[in-house]
Amino acid sequence: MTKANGNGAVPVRESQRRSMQQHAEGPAAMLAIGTANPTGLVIPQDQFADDIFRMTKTDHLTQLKEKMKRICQKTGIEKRYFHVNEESIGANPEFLDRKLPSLDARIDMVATAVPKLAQSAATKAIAEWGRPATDITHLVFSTYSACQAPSFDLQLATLLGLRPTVSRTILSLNGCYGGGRALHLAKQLAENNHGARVLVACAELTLVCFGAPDGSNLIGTALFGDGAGAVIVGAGPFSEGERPLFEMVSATQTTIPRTEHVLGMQVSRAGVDFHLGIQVPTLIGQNVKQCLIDTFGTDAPCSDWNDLFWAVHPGGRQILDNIDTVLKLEPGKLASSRHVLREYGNMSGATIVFVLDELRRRRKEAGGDNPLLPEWGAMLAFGPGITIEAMVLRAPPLHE
Ligand SMILES: CCCCCCCCCCCCCCCCCC(=O)SCCNC(=O)CCNC(=O)[C@H](O)C(C)(C)COP(=O)(O)OP(=O)(O)OC[C@H]1O[C@@H](n2cnc3c(N)ncnc32)[C@H](O)[C@@H]1OP(=O)(O)O
Repeated sequence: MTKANGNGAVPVRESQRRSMQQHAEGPAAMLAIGTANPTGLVIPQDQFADDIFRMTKTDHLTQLKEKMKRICQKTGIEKRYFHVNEESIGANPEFLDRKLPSLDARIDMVATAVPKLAQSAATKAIAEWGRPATDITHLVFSTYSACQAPSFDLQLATLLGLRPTVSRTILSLNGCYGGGRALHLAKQLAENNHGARVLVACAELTLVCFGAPDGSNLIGTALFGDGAGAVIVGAGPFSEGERPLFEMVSATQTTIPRTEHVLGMQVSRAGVDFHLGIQVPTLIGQNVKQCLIDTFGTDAPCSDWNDLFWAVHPGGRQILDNIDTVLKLEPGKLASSRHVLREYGNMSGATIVFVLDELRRRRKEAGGDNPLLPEWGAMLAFGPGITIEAMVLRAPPLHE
């Protein structure tokens, strides 16, 4: 028990003191970013309908193929990267028939491919960070491919040579908000553990969802691609050489009520089934402003959202268009998101890391200290729930 001392003050318990010292100085920040894509197969979007119907032996479904062509033209995507290729599809004919069990074969393939892709992205982030991988204290791994334990987080820790004491968390099936959720969690871990350095890794392979085109999967098949992103997150004090790219000032998670049925994923004997409701872009457009007001609080720049820089998950072209409209954004405000959508498609949870990487590249090109560049920004990611992860960002001037 702790007793009052002579002058009436209550001494702090040793455990309390330790816990108080555990808090970091200032908000967490992203310190380095890395991305990677599989090198096996790159499909230009204007060729995608022909390729996918040929590869899945469904060329006879002419109406469906025409619809796929119409959708592909409207996606704002130019190309996508995939781990699967004609050979691996040919070797696993059960992938093309949802009535046949194929989960085991898919799990076998992602078991090595997902951690390897995450390793490529993480190695780049660690190299940019400049400190040894053994200085990483926490790992948060997000993916929709995890169906095993121990899982990809342990495999990645081993591949990177992290310490056995690294504190691991795996986030599964968070879909497109997985990257936002992992960054939000990393912020809380870094701010509440003095000296913590958190590796966020997101790796997504469509292999677990992939199937022959049918009436229910056309939109997903036209939009999604494979990729991995990694971010090192830490809070002050910063060591020499560490430089905050984006401070993570505040964050919220919002679930749009009664939308559970609109967007979802489910593990089945035939892999991971997914459902993307036609209302998704409208629902996100209707709810995004309130969500931002809640995240910014009294600092919300309600009069003009153009005062901010933007890192928005490009879930689909229509989602970006609706956000542009409701927030009255000037052309170019979502340029980093549209660039990533164009070059890679929707890589689910990993996509937001690509957007952040592109954003910092563009800001650097424009001259990091350019006073015309907004200092404050917003990050948004959406996924099943419908869940919206939002974060207020600050890009510190280079000389700070
Ligand atoms: C080797 C290759 C391997 C490939 C593998 C690929 C595997 C897939 C893997 C999937 C992974 C799934 C992960 C799921 C994760 C959760 C997703 C998220 O969290 S978050 C975010 C998820 N992202 C989204 O939710 C996508 C947001 N949507 C969009 O951005 C746009 O709607 C658009 C770009 C798709 C079309 O542009 P838009 O201006 O709307 O153009 P139009 O109005 O002209 O429509 C064209 C045609 O499309 C129709 N149609 C439209 N929507 C739907 C639908 N949902 N439903 C059905 N149909 C739909 C529409 O009726 C029309 O048909 P028709 O009259 O011609 O017959």
